[in-house]
Amino acid sequence: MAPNARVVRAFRAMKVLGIPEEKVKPVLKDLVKLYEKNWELIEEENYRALADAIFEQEEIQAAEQKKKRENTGAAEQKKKREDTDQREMDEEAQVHEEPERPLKRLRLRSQEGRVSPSVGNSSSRMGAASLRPPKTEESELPDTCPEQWPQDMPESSQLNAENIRAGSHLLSPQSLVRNKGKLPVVPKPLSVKERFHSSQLGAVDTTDLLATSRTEPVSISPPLRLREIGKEPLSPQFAPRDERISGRSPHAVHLEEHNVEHGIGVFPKQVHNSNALIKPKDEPFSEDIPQFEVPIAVIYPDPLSKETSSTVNGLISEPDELEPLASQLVPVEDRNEGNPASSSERRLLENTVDESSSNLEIASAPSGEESIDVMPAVDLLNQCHALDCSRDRSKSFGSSNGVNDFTSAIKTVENVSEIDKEKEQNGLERGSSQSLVLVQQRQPMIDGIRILHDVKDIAKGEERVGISLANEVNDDRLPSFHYIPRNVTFQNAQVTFSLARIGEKCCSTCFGDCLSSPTPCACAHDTRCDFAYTLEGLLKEEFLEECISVSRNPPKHCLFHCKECPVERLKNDDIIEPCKGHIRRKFIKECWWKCGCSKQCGNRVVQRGLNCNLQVFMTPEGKGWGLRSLQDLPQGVFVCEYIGEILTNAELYERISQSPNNEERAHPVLLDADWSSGVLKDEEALYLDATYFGNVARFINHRCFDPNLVEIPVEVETPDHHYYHLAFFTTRKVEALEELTWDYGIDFDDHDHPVKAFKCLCGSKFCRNIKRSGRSRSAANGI
Ligand SMILES: C[S@@+](CC[C@H](N)C(=O)[O-])C[C@H]1O[C@@H](n2cnc3c(N)ncnc32)[C@H](O)[C@@H]1O
Repeated sequence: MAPNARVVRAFRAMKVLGIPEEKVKPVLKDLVKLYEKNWELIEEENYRALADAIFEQEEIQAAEQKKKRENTGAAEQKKKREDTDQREMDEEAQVHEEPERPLKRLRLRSQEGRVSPSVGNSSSRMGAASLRPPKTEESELPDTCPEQWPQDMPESSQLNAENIRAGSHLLSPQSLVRNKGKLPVVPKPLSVKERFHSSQLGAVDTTDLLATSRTEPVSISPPLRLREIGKEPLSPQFAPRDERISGRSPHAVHLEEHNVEHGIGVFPKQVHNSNALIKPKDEPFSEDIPQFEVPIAVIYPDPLSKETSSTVNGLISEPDELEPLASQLVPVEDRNEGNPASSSERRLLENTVDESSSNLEIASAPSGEESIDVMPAVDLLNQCHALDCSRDRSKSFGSSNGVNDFTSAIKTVENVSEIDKEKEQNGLERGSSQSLVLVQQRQPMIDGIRILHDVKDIAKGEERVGISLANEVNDDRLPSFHYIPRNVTFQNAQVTFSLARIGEKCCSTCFGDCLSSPTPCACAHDTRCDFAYTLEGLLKEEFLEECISVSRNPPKHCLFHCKECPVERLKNDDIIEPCKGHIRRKFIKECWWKCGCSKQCGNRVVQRGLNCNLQVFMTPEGKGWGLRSLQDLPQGVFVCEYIGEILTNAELYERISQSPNNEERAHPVLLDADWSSGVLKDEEALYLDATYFGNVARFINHRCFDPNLVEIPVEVETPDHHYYHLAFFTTRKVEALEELTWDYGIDFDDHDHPVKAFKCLCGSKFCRNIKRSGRSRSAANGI
């Protein structure tokens, strides 16, 4: 009988670590049994569970031998015992002298955040909660070195560097189970949501430390947490808002009472071991190791420009249905005898309020709602300015080494009244000029996880620049969602990056900064052998115009029609409707780790992440939250990427069909920019959904005509065009405080579409949601 390929791969992976087959075999057998043949769990993270189990087995055996020796020792001479001790000490010393041993390295890593499964032994040890290293550590990390990559790892077994980088973002099922309590291990692949929940539950970042230092830890019973995770449905669902607010478990009430009693609102997570924040000295699995399983923007921001996380992280996980508190900016009433302050009367109260009070403190009260901490009443722009004070502005826009630096092209808002005047003169809409205070409000939750958003930075330090929040219109709160800076697969999406596949198109011969090279590298092939970016890091005008034109007027360009459209395939089981067509878009291919160029290469823009001063604000027209820039932006600048969960077509449909009708959704984006490569399997027809996990782009509203942003597909890791990054660039110069918008490409007349269209309030002259004669609609489409 031919050997099982998975077994062979496991042997091979262990061989790389120097573990012979004989040792692997019995442990693997046990593990397969223990995991009920769930190979994914065994293969996860380069067979980490297996390696850990082997190592543990070794330890158990060694301990048993030692015990035997000790038992016989009673009958032996004292001298003999001394000899044994000496020998043991020597052995131990020898082990410590071998920091390079692969197994030891794995072991250290597992000690940091996980404990191996106990194979053939019920005494599994508890590990420290997986911890996120403090941001300061992160900023000290060296650049990625392609030479250090594992070259021959099987796809399914590659190490997930993001796990390691974040220290906790994606916990393995083993670690989750182990970290949450001494419960029987019931291996079950974690959904993205579970993983994130678990990471939030188990993660301890600087915020946690702050929280623990000022509050009494509330221990949350592990079984409860595990039970919740176990019963979580495949597709995350929201309860309707009202239900979410009123539906509270007795446990929640208990916890809340506990906190009220203790005067706290911050729920420290697991009892954690602060030692775990210290990285083992010889820890080789640093942030530099590429991650392959989760499609993230892989080049982290320049260490120099990386910010430390905000004083109080706005995201707090809570396993119970406690009513959370959200921090938001709401209009100050009665500050001016009941009247909102006019722009001329705007008062800047920074001087009158102690600076320290701007640190968000969270508390709860029996009423569940309480004004906690008053932030200096600030003008929005001043708030932005204050936000920026601690940051080096010169590092915003462009890389820290000066490459792509177009700071000079941007007029940063410094003077509020100047901007106000300007806007008034231009007749441009601007937010009301009320003074603002920061209060705590009730906030809905996602499946028992409460999420607080820090008004000073809703990205909770995950981006290079903070993203503030302002509401000058009403007292609505920000929807509950997890801020993530990079895409993450929900479950079945096929987005694994194998080095072999990437190798074909990557340019290993390029060097330094590809943009300054006389001959464009292979990455420029997608853009007709000319890079899409200028030396200043902006999009070249010609390329930008083409992209705008494709977006605005698809019929003029080639629409691609699938033979069997995955989107239509799901709509109806019996008859598959013909494909409605997909816009074949222009792609940008950025250089990446596998290229020969440097991290500072100018053909790496989107992967460096967000760099503009953005603010989420409440739109006055009734569109809900929106996004605006707090500074003038030039044409062709990268603003942000659309980040969310990567779902297959089927997963999205299932999610939508199971979600309540009144649920507020972020607009899901279909990654169909190049479906011309043949019939797509469902795992290749992908969507980005930012409803539960997303970044700032989830707040960008739709505009039917002449939006100031255009979405452009950007390939970073894979060349296959099934999965790509969706990046927003400015279509023209954007003024500070102007709302950022893009055209969702909605067909307002498609009533079969699973995502129901909203009533458009874009206000554009050519709004597609307004019934008009065929002639004027053609005019709107530019036909
Ligand atoms: C991606 S979200 C944008 C952020 C959203 N406004 C919010 O408050 O979270 C998409 C949703 O925003 C609203 N929206 C976006 N553009 C709109 C427009 N032009 N008119 C009315 N509502 C709009 C719709 O409810 C839509 O489903």
